Amino acid sequence: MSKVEWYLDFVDLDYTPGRDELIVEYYFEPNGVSPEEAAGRIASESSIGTWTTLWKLPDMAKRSMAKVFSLEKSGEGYIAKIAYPLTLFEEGNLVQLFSAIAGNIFGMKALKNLRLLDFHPPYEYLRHFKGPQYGVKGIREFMGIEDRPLTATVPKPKMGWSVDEYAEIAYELWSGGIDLLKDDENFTSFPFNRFEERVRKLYAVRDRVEAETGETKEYLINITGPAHVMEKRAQLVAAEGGQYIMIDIVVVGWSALQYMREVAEDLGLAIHAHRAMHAAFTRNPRHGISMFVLAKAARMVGVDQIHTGTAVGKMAGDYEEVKRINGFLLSEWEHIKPIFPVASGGLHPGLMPELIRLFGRDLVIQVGGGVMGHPDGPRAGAKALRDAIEAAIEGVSLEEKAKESPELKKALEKWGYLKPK
Ligand SMILES: O=C(O)[C@@](O)(COP(=O)(O)O)[C@H](O)[C@H](O)COP(=O)(O)O
Ligand SMILES: [Mg+2]
Repeated sequence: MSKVEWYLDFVDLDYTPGRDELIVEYYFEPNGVSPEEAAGRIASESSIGTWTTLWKLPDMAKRSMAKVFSLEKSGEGYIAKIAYPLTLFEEGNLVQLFSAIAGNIFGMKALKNLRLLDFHPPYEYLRHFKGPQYGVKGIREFMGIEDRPLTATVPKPKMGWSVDEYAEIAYELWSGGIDLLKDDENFTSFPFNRFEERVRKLYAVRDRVEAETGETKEYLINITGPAHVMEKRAQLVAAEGGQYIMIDIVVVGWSALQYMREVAEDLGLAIHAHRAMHAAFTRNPRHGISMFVLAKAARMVGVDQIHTGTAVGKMAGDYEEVKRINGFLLSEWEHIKPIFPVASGGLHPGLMPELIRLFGRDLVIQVGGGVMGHPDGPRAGAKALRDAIEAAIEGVSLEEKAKESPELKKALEKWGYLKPK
C-alpha cells in the first residue's frame, strides 16, 4: 500500500540551516501524535505540504520544503526550530510571510497549542524592508530632546470632548511640559469631534505653545481607518505641518501598515504604533503569537515607536518580556534603525523612578489617567510628570523633589506609589 502521509519528510534533526534560510521558533503541544509528527505538520503546512502524499512534486516545491532541525522539550510542550528556504517568500511582502508562518497551522487538530515565539530573517530577506524612517535618533533630532524619555498624554476620557475643548486641554498639557499629545486608540472622527477640524485647530495650538515655551511639541494623531481614509488623513496632517501619525497596527493589518509606511515616507511622517487587540493572540504563553514577533515585524515594516508594556502599570506583560522586547528594539539590526519602546497603561508620576530604573531613558512614556486625573487639572498633571521624570534622572527622591513642586506633591498624595491593576 502506498504511503499516505509525509509529515516526517519535513523533520531532519541532523540538518544545519544555510545562511539564506529564515528560521522560525515555535512552542507546541502535540494532540495525539508524536512530537516529531506534530513538528513535521507545522513545517509542512507552513511551507509546501498537506495531509497526504501527492501525485507529483515540482522541483521548486522540493527545494522549498521547510525543515524541523531542532526539537526540545519545554514545560508541557516542545520548542521546534524550523528552517524555511527563501524561495517560499515574496520579497518585501510581510503579509505573505505571516500567511505562511502564522497561517493555517494554528488551526490544526494535531496540535493542542501552538505559539510563534520568534523569527530570524536572513539579510537576503531583510534587505527588502526599509525599516523606520526616523527611529530613536531621528525622533530625538526633530523633537530636540537628547537623552531624557519623551512624554505623551491622552486627554482622558478616551472620547467625548469637542474639538475646542480638546484644543484647550492640549494647550494646557503642552504648556505644562508634555511633549506629545496622543489620541486614544478608539478616537478617530465623530460628529462631535471631526478629524478635519481637529487637524486644523490642534496644530495651530501646537505652534502657539512652541512659540511660548521654546520646546518642540507634537501630536500622535490617530488616523486609523480604511487604507484610503488613512492616506487622506496623513496628507492632511502633513499639510498642516504635523510630524507624526498614529496607527492601530494590529487592527489595520500588515497590508495597510506596509501601504502607510510608503505614504509616510513620501510625506516625511513618523509612525506611532498602537497595538490595540494584540493581547487577543499575544497573551496566552502557550498559544498564539508573541509580542516579541509583533514588535520585530513592526520594526521591520518601519514604525518609529511601538507600545511594549510597563511591567509596573495596569496592562499584562512582565518585566522579563518587556525588557527583552525593548532591548531588541533599541539594538542594532543591519540597516533597520532602532525604535522607541512606548511604556503606557496605568502610569502616574509615582511610578517614574521604578519605570526608568527598569527600562532606562530611551522610552516614550505615555501617561493618560495619571496626568488627566491630577486634582489640579491637566497642566498640573503634566508638570508633576515632568518633575517626577526629572527627579528619577537626577537620582533624587520624589519626596525631595515634591518640596519644590506642589504639583508633584499633590500627585503623590493622590496616587503615592500605587501599581494599578
Ligand atoms: O487606553 C489606555 O488604556 C491607554 O491609553 C493608557 O491609558 P492610561 O494612561 O490612562 O492608563 C493605552 O491605550 C494603553 O496603555 C494601551 O496598552 P499597551 O500600552 O499595553 O498597548
Ligand atoms: Mg488608550
